Amino acid sequence: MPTTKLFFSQLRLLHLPSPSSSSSLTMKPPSSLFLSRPSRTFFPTFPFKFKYLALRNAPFRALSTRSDSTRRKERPRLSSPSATPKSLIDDEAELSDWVDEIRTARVDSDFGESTRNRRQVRRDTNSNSSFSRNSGFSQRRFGRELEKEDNGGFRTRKRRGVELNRGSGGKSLSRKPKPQLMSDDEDDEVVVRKGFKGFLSEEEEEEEEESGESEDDEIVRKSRTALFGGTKQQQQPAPAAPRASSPSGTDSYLSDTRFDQCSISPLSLKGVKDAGYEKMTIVQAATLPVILKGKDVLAKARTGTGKTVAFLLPSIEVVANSPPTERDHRRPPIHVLVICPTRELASQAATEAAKLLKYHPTIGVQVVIGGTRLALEQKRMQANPCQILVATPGRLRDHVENTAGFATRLMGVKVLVLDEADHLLDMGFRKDIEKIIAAVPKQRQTLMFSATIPDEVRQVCHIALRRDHEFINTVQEGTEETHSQVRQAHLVAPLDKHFSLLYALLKEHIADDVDYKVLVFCTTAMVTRLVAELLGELNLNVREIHSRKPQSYRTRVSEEFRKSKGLILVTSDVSARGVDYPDVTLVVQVGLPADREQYIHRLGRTGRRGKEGQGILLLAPWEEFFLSTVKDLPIEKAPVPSVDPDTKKKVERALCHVEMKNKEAAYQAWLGYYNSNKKIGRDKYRLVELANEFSKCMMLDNPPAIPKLVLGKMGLRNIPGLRSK
Ligand SMILES: Nc1ncnc2c1ncn2[C@@H]1O[C@H](COP(=O)(O)OP(=O)(O)OP(=O)(O)O)[C@@H](O)[C@H]1O
Repeated sequence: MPTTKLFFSQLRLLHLPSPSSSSSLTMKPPSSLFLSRPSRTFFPTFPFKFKYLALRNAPFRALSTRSDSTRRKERPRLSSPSATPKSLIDDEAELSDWVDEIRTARVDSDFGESTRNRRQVRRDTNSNSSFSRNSGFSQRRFGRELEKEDNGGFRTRKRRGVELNRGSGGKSLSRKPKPQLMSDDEDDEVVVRKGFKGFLSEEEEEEEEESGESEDDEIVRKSRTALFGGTKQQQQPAPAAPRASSPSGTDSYLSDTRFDQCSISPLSLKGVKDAGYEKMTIVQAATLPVILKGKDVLAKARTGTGKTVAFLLPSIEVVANSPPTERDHRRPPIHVLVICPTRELASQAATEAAKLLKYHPTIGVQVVIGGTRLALEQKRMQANPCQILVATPGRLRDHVENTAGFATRLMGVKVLVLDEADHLLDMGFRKDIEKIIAAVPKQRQTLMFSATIPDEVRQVCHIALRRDHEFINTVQEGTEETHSQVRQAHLVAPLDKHFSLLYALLKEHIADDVDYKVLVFCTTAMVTRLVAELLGELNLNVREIHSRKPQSYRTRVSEEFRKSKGLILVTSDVSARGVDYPDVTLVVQVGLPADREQYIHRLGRTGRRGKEGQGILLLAPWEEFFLSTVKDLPIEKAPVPSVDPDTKKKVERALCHVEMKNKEAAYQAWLGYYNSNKKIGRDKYRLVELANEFSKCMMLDNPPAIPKLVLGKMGLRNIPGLRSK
């Protein structure tokens, strides 16, 4: 039996939905929206249960009903081209190379400084912006100072049950907030501000973005500590939640309530209908009535369950119901401001809004994101003013500082939405969010949504939310934060087997599912590039996406993957949160996820809208400690299959063809990433041993040399085993 068959045949990846426990749901629908019993939307026992049971006893080929020719595909197949509306940023995306050119053209070693200078120039041209009057931050430098402090280890968070609490307020944390490993997930604008930019060349700066975590973590922790020192948060009894459609009560994403049963405008209803939505999802049904009442809401719901519509629809209603005001045509007010952590997510939210606005001819939505020309966005906003703006934090700040009249427009904000709220309130984004909050009126409604809301975030949400906000948690107490129809497995294997195992797993999956659509998450952008190149060398149909790619490329690849089947997307954490790729069949996470939340969000790219999916976490033995942070999740331990010698040889040959500069960059990024992990990075000698093991895995005889400056900033000078240049 081939190795990979052995692996899967031994896998007991069965996770059945929990028995129904709807009686324990404690959230109460605010109206009569959830009276009838929901219908089932997926099978309580999954077809793959039988498949994998069968695989244990039968050779794979015997089970396959497809011919070899149908299994192998060279090109992705497009699903219905009309299914995905045109991205709102297509036109700008083509110009984003401009940003990249500026970056790559610079050969001096002061990238960070010149970035700041560039910004400063723009600021200076607009030094009297009303934003500086509002918040006073436009003249300030956003770079962070480097500080040294021990942060402790990874965070572990306990699960939260169903809650709907009124009231907030600060609360001193009983435990120390812990840092995250910083990989490649944020808006590039944020990435640029991390760490030791002023010292590095462009190439080095890329690596620093991935490796300069510890300093940032410390700064973040400090800011957290300052923010957490508040008063105790009030917990109040929780009303009941809407019932899930499935008898299992845990995973169905649809409620029984139709959109036409609630009080939204006929024009919005038409848009909803055209989008193909009839029933509200659980989170939509739970939050819509509360938001329509004008309350602030902090909402938690599993990945892929329609949170975007949940905040967009009531926000559109706010605009639709706003009395026509005396409009300043030069500076029309922005009524709804949606903040998303990544460009892909912002574009996606704007696209969703455009769908819902189809029959609202007088309401417009626009998106402003990094990686595109500011001037072009300025022109577009001037030519076509909108009431709903979706933005990434860094670019929003740029507009506030540099776009005439923009700050005044923000003073019209009635609804502020923080999508992926926990991420936006975490580390890299916190300061920006505070400044954005200072730039919008105090009298507003604020909505915060995420699939994960750690306790730390609950404690600091008062920086955005009113004290009487409602916390709506649709994840039922005692159930997992992940979907039960997504089978999860972890595989702990020596590092030198990882590339071969990854290849074998992918081959297995491709052979098994003719409609395969796979996301492979890697720890950093440069490791992503390496893995993508390797898998390409192995003739797999692969694309890559990470923050070091120009925005035009990112947009193109993202759209392609959205529409395709028969494709593998190797990605950094830019795809970890929110991105809605339909029908992803498998998510592989290679190496340590940044934290528990990131594991959940990455996994959440599959199993969306109640669909089935698989997730595999591939760890080295010394990364196994991560499992303790997710031990409440149904992640099965998979036996390590032996890789057959032919596969091993093939992978080694392919590795020899991977470009040396990509290996060098991956090595440095790898070292930086694990150095920022307090558990692994604590013992520098061991860390270097591991990094050099990784170097060997890439078929390098000697570990690549690293610039002295970078080593210094990583605190790795004079550690035996490292080569410097
Ligand atoms: N009422 C509905 N009925 C059917 N499908 C819906 C409904 N609302 C949203 N969807 C679809 O569900 C999918 C997932 O929605 P969305 O991306 O908003 O999920 P999410 O909860 O924000 O996920 P994540 O936590 O990963 O960000 C989208 O394809 C969206 O079009």
